[in-house]
Amino acid sequence: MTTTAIAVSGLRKTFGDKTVLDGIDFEVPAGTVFSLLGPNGAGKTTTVNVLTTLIKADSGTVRVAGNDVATDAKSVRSAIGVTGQFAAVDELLTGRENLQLMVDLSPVPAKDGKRIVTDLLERFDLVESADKSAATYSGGMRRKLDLAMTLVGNPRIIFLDEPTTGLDPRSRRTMWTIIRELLADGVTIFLTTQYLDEADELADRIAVLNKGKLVAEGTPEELKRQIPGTHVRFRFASFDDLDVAAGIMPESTRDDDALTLRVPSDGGTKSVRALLDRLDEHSLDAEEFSVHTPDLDDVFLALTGHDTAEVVAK
Ligand SMILES: Nc1ncnc2c1ncn2[C@@H]1O[C@H](COP(=O)(O)OP(=O)(O)OP(=O)(O)O)[C@@H](O)[C@H]1O
Repeated sequence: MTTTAIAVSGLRKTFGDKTVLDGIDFEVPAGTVFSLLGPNGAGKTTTVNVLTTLIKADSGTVRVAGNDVATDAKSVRSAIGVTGQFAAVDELLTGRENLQLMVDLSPVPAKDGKRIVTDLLERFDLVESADKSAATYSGGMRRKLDLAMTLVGNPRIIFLDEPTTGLDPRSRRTMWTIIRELLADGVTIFLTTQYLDEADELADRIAVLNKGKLVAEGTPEELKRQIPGTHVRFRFASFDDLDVAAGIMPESTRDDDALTLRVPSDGGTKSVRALLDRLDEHSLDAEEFSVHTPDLDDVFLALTGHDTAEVVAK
């Protein structure tokens, strides 16, 4: 049976006269990863703050783990874990002490505390540095410790606000592995990120926030299908060659300045060969050709590079 971990309906939030969230709706099924994408200042952190009871919405309803954030914030808080952009790690304490502090603050029975701390240090590969002060940790280690601290109370829903911003590629991958392990344990993950590849890699569903509205929502594949598809791009040596090529490929779009031609195609070897044969029949040679598959970057640009109203109207 699928249950809903997070249900948001008509969520609005303004700061002064600035409307940050202008009526957004979405649902997150339990045990899935939902990623909220959006440019800087789009309102991602504001959404996380409302969902995690840190700030109150102006209107709309938000239920997390079946509880209303406005009327039952306490139950919501006991069901969730939050790892923010500004880590909760206390730099003056060691990794072990930071984790123990979380145990002391949580309703976890004291007798289980030591085991939980040891388990988390092992799981996050922090045993060797466990007794060093967190100030000496690298960015990646600090993020891992922050996430480990979040897991002390065994939350079923975890909010990760830009968990890998500023991390090197290797630490990002380690974080992704940890996130996948959490998912395998049945945890629901709400992830905000600026990295489209991260959302592509991890998310079951993605919502794109722009100017206070959700301008798209779907699986990564669904979002990619929304924008012009795969195509082959040819670059020619001269305007004349481009002109002839455009004539024999009427389905193409040309860029006279770049001397390129963009031809819709599934990008498979058969169809690319057929296109090259067509050029060959007219004794035309392309200087260069490449197959281009839309990725989430293209989706993001297409959706947020325009005014929201325009995108929605399409
Ligand atoms: N407490 C506040 N008071 C006034 N304005 C605020 C407050 N919090 C956020 N804002 C404004 O709301 C807008 C959305 O901010 P938010 O932090 O939610 O965006 P974001 O999508 O998380 O951006 P980023 O990717 O930069 O973290 C911004 O214009 C911000 O300046």
